[in-house]
Amino acid sequence: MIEKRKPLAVKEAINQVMEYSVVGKGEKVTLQESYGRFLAEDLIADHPVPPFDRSPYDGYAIRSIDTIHAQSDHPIEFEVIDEIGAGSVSDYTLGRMQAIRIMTGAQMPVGSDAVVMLELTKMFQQDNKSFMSIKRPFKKGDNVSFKGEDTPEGSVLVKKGTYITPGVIALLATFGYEKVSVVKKPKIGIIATGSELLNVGEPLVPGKIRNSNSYMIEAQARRSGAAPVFLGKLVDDLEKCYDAIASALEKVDFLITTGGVSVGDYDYLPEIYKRLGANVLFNKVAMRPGSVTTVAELNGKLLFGLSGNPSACYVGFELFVRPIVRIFLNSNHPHLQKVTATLGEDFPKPNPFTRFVRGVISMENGQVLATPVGLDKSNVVTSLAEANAFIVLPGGTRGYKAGDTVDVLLIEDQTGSEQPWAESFK
Ligand SMILES: Nc1nc2c(c(=O)[nH]1)N[C@H]1C(S)=C(S)[C@@H](COP(=O)(O)OP(=O)(O)OC[C@H]3O[C@@H](n4cnc5c(N)ncnc54)[C@H](O)[C@@H]3O)O[C@H]1N2
Ligand code: MOO
Ligand SMILES: [Mg+2]
Repeated sequence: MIEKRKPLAVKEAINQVMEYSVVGKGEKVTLQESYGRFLAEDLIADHPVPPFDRSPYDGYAIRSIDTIHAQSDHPIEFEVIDEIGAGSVSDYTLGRMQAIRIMTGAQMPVGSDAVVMLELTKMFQQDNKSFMSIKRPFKKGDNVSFKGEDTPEGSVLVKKGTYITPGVIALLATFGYEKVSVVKKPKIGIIATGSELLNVGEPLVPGKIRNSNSYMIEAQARRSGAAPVFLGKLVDDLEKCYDAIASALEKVDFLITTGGVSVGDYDYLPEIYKRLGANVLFNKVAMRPGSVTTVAELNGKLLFGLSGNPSACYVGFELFVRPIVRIFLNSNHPHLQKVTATLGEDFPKPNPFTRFVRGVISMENGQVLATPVGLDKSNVVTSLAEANAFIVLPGGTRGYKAGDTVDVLLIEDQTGSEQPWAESFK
């Protein structure tokens, strides 16, 4: 008699997996290597930005008090005593009715408190001296870019766990980080099971197909921030699979297998978990595709038994493995980001389980439109190429109509969400 499996709600299944999440350690990489990694510590401003009062314009640094009586019919004249470009500091202290010609980015001279743009001045020479005149008054602080106005010293600029974007790189450079403390990528072992599997370079022969899952999962692992380790494809042989999985567990932080988790004669994963003495968290989830997704734990290490069916395998990774990777990387937004969208076409097939339909999102007349792509079947591989989102259609007895408001999970997004998708959100 085949065992009857009890399906778990998606949210409940995710929560159970999250119980076993662990946080990784840090390592130093060069600034250039840090792009796309996750910060291992808060980035604190150890100096103010800008680090000194500076001119935001090409013009003249002046004392505002000297300009009080300037008017269009009564220009005020200043003697120009020095000239500084960005990177230079004037040795002079500005005195009464004196100005220093200053370029954008240069430090404000001692005694000055305002800048007049070049366009508002008139220059002239007299007795071998330089002068300029202005026709309106200026206030203290006019056209000054103040020390610390971008960010004050001591502020937390970026929190640990942040995905390092080009913008974060700019900050790291600003604060002198030649080396950046990032979280070590978790090592994810990947094993593909199935006697039908050919290598990518092999020609097709009757009854066989090429292994696509392990390559797909390797890429998904990279996208999530992990370091995949492909540990081979195995024929459906209990002993061989057991040995491979047992030894793989020693080498990695998490282990993913694809295939062999259902109830077929050659689906050996359930027996392997038993032999390993692993604690199976669940072996059925109320979702489509991926209802056979199984997650087990051995001494705190997670074993993800993803379905052999490509679409199910793909969805299983994003819902269950990605958040575990992101927590390892210190992120507090480990789950897929959710947006609300309008369903682009009818989806008439009702299902008791929640569907994660592969789809594309686009903008139409200012609205986010989510349209399913390809065949919505667990064993389909082609729809995955186009998909940039999962359209979530909660289980029930009715289908969905174009124009319905639906939740959509963004699979190419790096921002993420604090919470996993859950029915109760609606
Ligand atoms: N009697 C039942 N049969 C099935 C059930 C069930 O509940 N009762 N569940 C079905 C569902 S749902 C799914 S999903 C699949 C899951 O199967 P397995 O995870 O055991 O995977 P396999 O049997 O090994 O393979 C399934 C399918 O996927 C292809 N495959 C496997 N590995 C790869 C790979 N690396 N690259 C590309 N394609 C792969 C394989 O050839 C099969 O076609 O079970 C249903 N059956
Ligand atoms: O695990 Mo299956 O993917 O529901 O078709
Ligand atoms: Mg099977």
